[in-house]
Amino acid sequence: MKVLKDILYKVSLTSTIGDMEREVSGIVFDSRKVEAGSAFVAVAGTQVDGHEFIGTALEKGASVIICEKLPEPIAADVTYVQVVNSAKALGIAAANFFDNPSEKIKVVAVTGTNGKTTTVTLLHQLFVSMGYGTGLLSTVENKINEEIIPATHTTPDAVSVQALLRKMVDKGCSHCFMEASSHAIVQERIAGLKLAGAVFTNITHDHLDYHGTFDEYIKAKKKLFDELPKDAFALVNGDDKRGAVMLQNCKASHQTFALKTAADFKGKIISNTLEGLELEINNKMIWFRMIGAFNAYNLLGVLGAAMLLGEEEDEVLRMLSGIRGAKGRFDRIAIGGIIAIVDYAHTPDALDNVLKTINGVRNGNEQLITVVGCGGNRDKTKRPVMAKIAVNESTKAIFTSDNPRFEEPMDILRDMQAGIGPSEMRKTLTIEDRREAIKTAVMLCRRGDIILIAGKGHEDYQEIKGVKHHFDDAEVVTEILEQMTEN
Ligand SMILES: CC(=O)N[C@H]1[C@@H](OP(=O)(O)OP(=O)(O)OC[C@H]2O[C@@H](n3ccc(=O)[nH]c3=O)[C@H](O)[C@@H]2O)O[C@H](CO)[C@@H](O)[C@@H]1O[C@H](C)C(=O)N[C@@H](C)C(=O)N[C@H](CCC(=O)O)C(=O)O
Ligand SMILES: Nc1ncnc2c1ncn2[C@@H]1O[C@H](COP(=O)(O)OP(=O)(O)OP(=O)(O)O)[C@@H](O)[C@H]1O
Ligand SMILES: N[C@H](CCC[C@H](N)C(=O)O)C(=O)O
Ligand SMILES: [Mg+2]
Repeated sequence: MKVLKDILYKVSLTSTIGDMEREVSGIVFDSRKVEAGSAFVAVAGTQVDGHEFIGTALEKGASVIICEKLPEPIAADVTYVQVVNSAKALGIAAANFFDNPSEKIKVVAVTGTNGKTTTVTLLHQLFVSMGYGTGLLSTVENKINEEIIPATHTTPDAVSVQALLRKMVDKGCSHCFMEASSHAIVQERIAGLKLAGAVFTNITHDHLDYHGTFDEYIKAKKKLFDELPKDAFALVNGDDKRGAVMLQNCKASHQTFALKTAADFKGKIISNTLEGLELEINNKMIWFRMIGAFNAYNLLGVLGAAMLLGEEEDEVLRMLSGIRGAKGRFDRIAIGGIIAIVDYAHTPDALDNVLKTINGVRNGNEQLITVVGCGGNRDKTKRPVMAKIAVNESTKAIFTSDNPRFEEPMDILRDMQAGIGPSEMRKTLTIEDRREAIKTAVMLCRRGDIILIAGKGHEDYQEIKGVKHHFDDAEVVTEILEQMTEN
């Protein structure tokens, strides 16, 4: 239980009605989860406005309503707190409710279109192996040291973020590495968080369905850097032209990592093969198990963040060279002379990078067959672009379903096909059923060929009309390859 006025510390209030000294049993932003004594925060969303559920929240026993617009009539024996921004108030109040855990643990947030999960996972593994109690908030999973707490979002909601950080502090963690998605930044899921640093990986085409324009998407990422405190670090990819944009008007210490331009943390690729990467960093040659130039960037971001947190370069490089990447990121499955690569590339840039990485290391005689789809109820403009990239960079591209969600799979596939000219159509196949598409790719293979299965990486489900059916690309391709090799 917490006293209401204490949990509102630093929240911008417009007006209050009722007892501010009353005790609150919890902070809730979903009326369906209200319990007796809860403070219900009404947040306007993309589907509905939480203000519509104030009545339901009261029926379920809420004793405090935090909102932007006061309802009429006002109920007796309820405290109403009118705030400037409910979403922000939710984050700050949740932080206060859980005794501001981010003041007791060094939290580093990573943002960017691609590479967030990889970066935070590497940082988590690195700090655990260096002996620190370390937390992780990521797309794949949340973790407190090695304990796994399933993730539902890339960045959890504001209350869960604070509750998870509280658990990390209570379990002795000194560091937490978290992804900050652009949705989370705009929706204030990280309001109230004191960051030790932020990392910007890159920005390319994605999520225009949500942000509307690329400029708005850039602004969303920049907000993370605009709000950093003076004593934090702001580490950005200096080779991405938006890196400098992130640093404009940023109070935190400005830091860069790069392969091409001068930077605080600079690296050079010496060799790049399907086995790993050799990088030159500060006149030292280091071997890493990660593959592709894009991972060189991720590794430099990790090195920079670790050093800015006070770690020694040599120790960090020694530890990093032994670490594998995150699940579903360039996972290699080699059976019967065929190499299947399962990768979470679900944006044009990621797909292009992964395919170019594979093309950079194959000798040209082998075929590269790409199985790819695009998610339903997500940015439609990336569909033709991803299809075109798959065709340009592969011997054959098989278009299939990703997570169709509430869209008709064939509509999504038609959007993809629209990106392909008539003369390139012969390089493509469209097979709606993902298992069949993977099976066809395997059947088209000869020894030495490579199959890229893109888009779903670690996901172990396929979401169709609100139902998640078990589906795991790695499991499916392994099963099919094993069957084929037996026959
Ligand atoms: C588009 C989006 O980001 N939506 C998120 C948002 O929901 P919303 O704004 O649509 O909420 P809404 O349904 O309109 O409801 C508005 C308010 O009314 C409340 N409500 C609603 C119904 C009710 O009966 N009672 C009630 O109180 C809701 O709790 C909410 O507070 O806020 C919710 C609570 O935090 C999130 O769960 C939800 O994520 C949805 C499920 C989602 O799919 N989000 C994806 C797009 C997302 O966030 N992805 C990013 C990663 C993207 C990337 O970089 O790849 C992520 O961080 O995971
Ligand atoms: N630094 C990078 N630059 C470009 N592409 C990358 C980079 N790192 C990883 N990728 C590609 O993007 C895919 C997704 O990587 P990762 O999961 O690390 O990104 P993310 O930013 O967490 O994505 P999400 O927004 O979905 O959480 C990888 O499977 C790989 O294909
Ligand atoms: N965090 C991303 C994941 C996309 C993964 C892809 N498999 C899809 O379903 O589109 C999103 O919600 O847009
Ligand atoms: Mg991620």
